[in-house]
This record gives sequence, structure tokens and C-alpha cells, in this order.
Amino acid sequence: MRITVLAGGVGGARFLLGMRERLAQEPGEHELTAVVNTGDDAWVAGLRITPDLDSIMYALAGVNDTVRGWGRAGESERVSAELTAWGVGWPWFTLGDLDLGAHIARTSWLREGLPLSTAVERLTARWPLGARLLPATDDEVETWVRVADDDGTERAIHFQEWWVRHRSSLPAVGFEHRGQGSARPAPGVREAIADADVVVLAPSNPVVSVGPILGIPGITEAVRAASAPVVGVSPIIGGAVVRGMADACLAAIGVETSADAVAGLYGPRAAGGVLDGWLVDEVDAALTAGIAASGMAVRAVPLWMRDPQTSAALAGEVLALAREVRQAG
Ligand SMILES: O=c1nc2n(C[C@H](O)[C@H](O)[C@H](O)CO)c3cc(O)ccc3cc-2c(=O)[nH]1
Repeated sequence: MRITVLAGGVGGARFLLGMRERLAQEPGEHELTAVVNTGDDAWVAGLRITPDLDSIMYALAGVNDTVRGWGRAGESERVSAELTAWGVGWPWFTLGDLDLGAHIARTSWLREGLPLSTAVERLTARWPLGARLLPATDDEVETWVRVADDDGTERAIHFQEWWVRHRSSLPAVGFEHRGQGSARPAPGVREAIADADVVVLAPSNPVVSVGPILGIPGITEAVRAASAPVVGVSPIIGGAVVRGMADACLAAIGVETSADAVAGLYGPRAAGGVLDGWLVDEVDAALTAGIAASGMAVRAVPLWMRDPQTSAALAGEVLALAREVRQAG
């Protein structure tokens, strides 16, 4: 079976760990591909930082910091302290020493003229990840957040400044995905979607993780044209975010923080959207009738990914819903 997952950072990583585990229990050969958001990427201290790709790579490699939720386990921060002393980089954005190794390697390959997808291939070759990671695009696409100051003037700041420095406390009035209009899907992305047996939208932020992937010209078209069922997992449980700042992002684009509103944002494939199926948590079971009426298959199942077992069970529910969609079609 070939599974292609559109994914952001931590939610994407947990889901991919579960899918890898679940596929190991299924007979036969399987290919797991993640098409990963690059909108969080930034230039810091002359280095190209790719947080979502790295979160997923480190988690699948088993070298991630599970407490902090980003970066490497057993990390030290000596270099970052030096950079701060020299006033280089963002003092509120800590680059761990081990993590810096990846940033230096990536940036040196980019400076040689290699595309990001090749840098990702080289970085991920270090560990047996059990999944292929593809950046959504090799082109530089960055999410910037439009915030309103007290006097009402608007300005745009990099997504990392809004999230890490201000902890999303500055009211966002919109998002710019800079570079997106002229970006192209990275090599292999369209094929991974077209050749998949199941396409999955991971329970990642719909506005700043999955949205920027679907916004690369050609990717939404590829998902809509896929012969495989497209199944999404709600990142919202009981009207609240599981982690991160999706609530603030959804509010900024005028969408309610609820499992059915996010389903509506993606939309049913039958009506111009991308979804054939949608999983909500059991606490949101009352929403299923409305979502089904909008034209997609929907199930209420446990969505909390607490450990590899619950993540694998969720991945199993995705495969089961995809099977139902395929049989119904
Ligand atoms: O809260 C933080 N998140 C940090 N993150 C996490 C990350 O910025 C965000 O949580 C994600 O981009 C949102 O998905 C880093 C990620 C990297 O790949 C590299 C460095 C950092 C540094 C920080 C940091 O200093 N503080």
C-alpha cells in the first residue's frame, strides 16, 4: 500500500509514527511518503531552518526532544549563546548545537545550488525512517503574519516571530504565504499524490501547515485529481486545539475552532474541495450528521495520539475510512 500524508510539524510527526507502526502490522509491502510544510522555514544567522521537516525527521529517527516538542534530545545551546552575544540571529529562537549540524549541512548544500529536496534526501538518509520525506516545494515559501498594532496600523512579521517570540499573543489579522504564487511542487510530490492508495491530511494546523502545502500551485489540483480516497483527521477536538495555535490562526481567517468548520474549510471533493472522508473525535460525534450532509464520509473515533499505540490505532481508522470510501465509490 502507498500512503501519502500532507503534514506539518508535531501533529504530522505523531501521525506518521502511528502510520509507520500500523503499516508494519499490515501484510505486504508499503510505502509511506510525507509531503511536508515549508511555510515555517526561515533564514536565521545565515542558515536555512526547516522546522516541520526537522520535527518529522527527528521524530521518525527517534532522536527528537519529546518534552520540548522540537529539536534534538540531549541538546546543548552553546553556539546559540555565542550568536546571541554577537547579536546574530533571533535571540528568542534557540538553535541547539546538534540541530545546528543539520542547518549547516542543509545550508551548505543549498549554497552549492542543490534543491531543498536533495538536502532533505541527504539528511534523512542518515536514519532508517521508514518513510520518505518530501518538502512541499523546493522554492522558498514563508508564512508571514499580519498583525495589528494598538494604534491600528498593520505590519507583517515572520510566522516564527509571531509564534515563538510573541506566543501568538499579537492578534493576527491575516497570513501571507510569501513566494507561494510562483512556487512549484518539489520533485516527486505530484507523483506521490497521484500514485497513492490513500492520501491523508494529517491532524496539523489547517491554516499554517496543511494550508500552505495545498496552496502551492498544482498540489490542490493533484489531490483533487487523485484516484485514491482523501481522508483527513481533525486537529480540533471538542472545540479546542490539541496543541499549537490553530485556534488563533482559524480566528484570523474567520473560521470557527471546531471539527466541522475545519472540514468545511477543506471542503468535500464532490463540491470543489479536497476531502472524501473526515475523522472527528468521539466527543464531537454530534457533528457527524452535519459533516456527512456536506458530502463526505465521517466517523467519530478516538483522536488523541498519546503514544505509539493510540497513534497507530488512529492510523488504522484512517485506513478503514479510506477503504469504506473506496468501496462506496
Ligand atoms: O518555542 C520555540 N520553538 C522553537 N522551534 C519550534 C518551531 O519554531 C515551531 O514550534 C514550529 O515552527 C511550529 O510548528 C524551533 C524549531 C527549529 O526547527 C529550530 C529552532 C527552534 C527554536 C524554537 C525556540 O527557540 N522556541
